[in-house]
Amino acid sequence: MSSVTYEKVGVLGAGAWGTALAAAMVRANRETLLWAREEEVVETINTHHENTLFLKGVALDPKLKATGLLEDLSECDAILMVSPAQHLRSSVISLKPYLKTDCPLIICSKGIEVTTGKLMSDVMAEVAPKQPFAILSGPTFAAEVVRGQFSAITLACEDEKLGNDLMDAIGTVNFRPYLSTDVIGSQIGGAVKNVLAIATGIAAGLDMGENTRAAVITRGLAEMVRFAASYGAENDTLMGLSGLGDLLLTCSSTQSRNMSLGKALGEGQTFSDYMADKLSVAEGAHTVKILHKIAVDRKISMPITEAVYRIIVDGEPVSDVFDELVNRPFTREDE
Ligand SMILES: NC(=O)C1=CN([C@@H]2O[C@H](COP(=O)(O)OP(=O)(O)OC[C@H]3O[C@@H](n4cnc5c(N)ncnc54)[C@H](O)[C@@H]3O)[C@@H](O)[C@H]2O)C=CC1
Ligand SMILES: O=C(CO)COP(=O)(O)O
Repeated sequence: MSSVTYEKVGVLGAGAWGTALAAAMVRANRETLLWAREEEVVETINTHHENTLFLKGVALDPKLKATGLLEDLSECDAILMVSPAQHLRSSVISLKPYLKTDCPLIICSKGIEVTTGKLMSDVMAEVAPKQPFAILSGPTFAAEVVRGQFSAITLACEDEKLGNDLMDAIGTVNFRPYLSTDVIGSQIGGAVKNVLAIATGIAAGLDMGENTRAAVITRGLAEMVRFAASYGAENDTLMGLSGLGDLLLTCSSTQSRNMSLGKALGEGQTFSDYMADKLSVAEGAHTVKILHKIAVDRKISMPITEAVYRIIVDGEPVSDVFDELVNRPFTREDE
């Protein structure tokens, strides 16, 4: 069977990640068009080859073009969807009238829809049930991908032939996709790790040390695995790039917006003060609202997630919540 080439690629959403992915698509020799919500972003990319709002100071390839018109994406052979998770639904609905029926959407948002508890694949099934789609997720800070530094990433697609064609279209030596068919598992890692990165950041802000960070990552991984199992996800997926890989990255660096948010909370700032002047999204602060609820409904033990929920949603003092977290009764490691 001949493979499809996907020459023209669109990217919807020109935050840090959408911009970095668009740069990666240009490097993969795709004819790339980046759709931005903000006029300033369209303008500065097209005239100065820089995204001054979301990736300031990084020179973009002049071949990368931006637009503010969704209809300009109508000729695309594949489109990467890079809006924040809470806006994926409205983005797909707005784009739908301009989509070719066989144009695959590659979902790059990491999170769970707060109002419905749905994964991004469930949102797709509801709003564009006939559109082919894949999930792209893994340990990839935008600032490194945009500079062309080596990164590996999971591309998950139920249709293996489509997944292979998409890998060939978007992959390069320094942007290396690995194929998976576990669409569910590959979304859960990316959504849950953002909440755990907030927890790791809080521990760092409280000056709890490196042993604590390793403990939060490892016990957090146990929460992620239990949560994923309740969706029938494959354990190997959680041990791969989109699970453990992204958890390690995001919990290891203040390049992470989620970890930075946690660190600020640990150092005593309030959530609203910290977020007040931020344009960028800290997905974990949204996801935690619904993640905790689903965990309670499904009776899944997720104490670190619960701690983040109590701090961000209930506004409880960080030190009280973390004291309680570490003072729980001793238990088995496999529980
Ligand atoms: N930045 C990164 O390194 C990575 C980000 N991601 C994921 O990509 C997704 C997008 O994140 P970033 O590009 O980093 O965003 P960002 O934080 O850099 O920028 C915010 C984005 O939100 C958009 N936005 C704001 N209000 C909106 C609305 N009402 N409707 C639709 N869009 C709206 C802005 O246009 C902008 O694209 C998130 O789910 C994130 O978890 C995934 C991998 C890496
Ligand atoms: O998802 C990411 C890296 O893989 C980016 O993490 P933050 O959203 O916390 O910056």
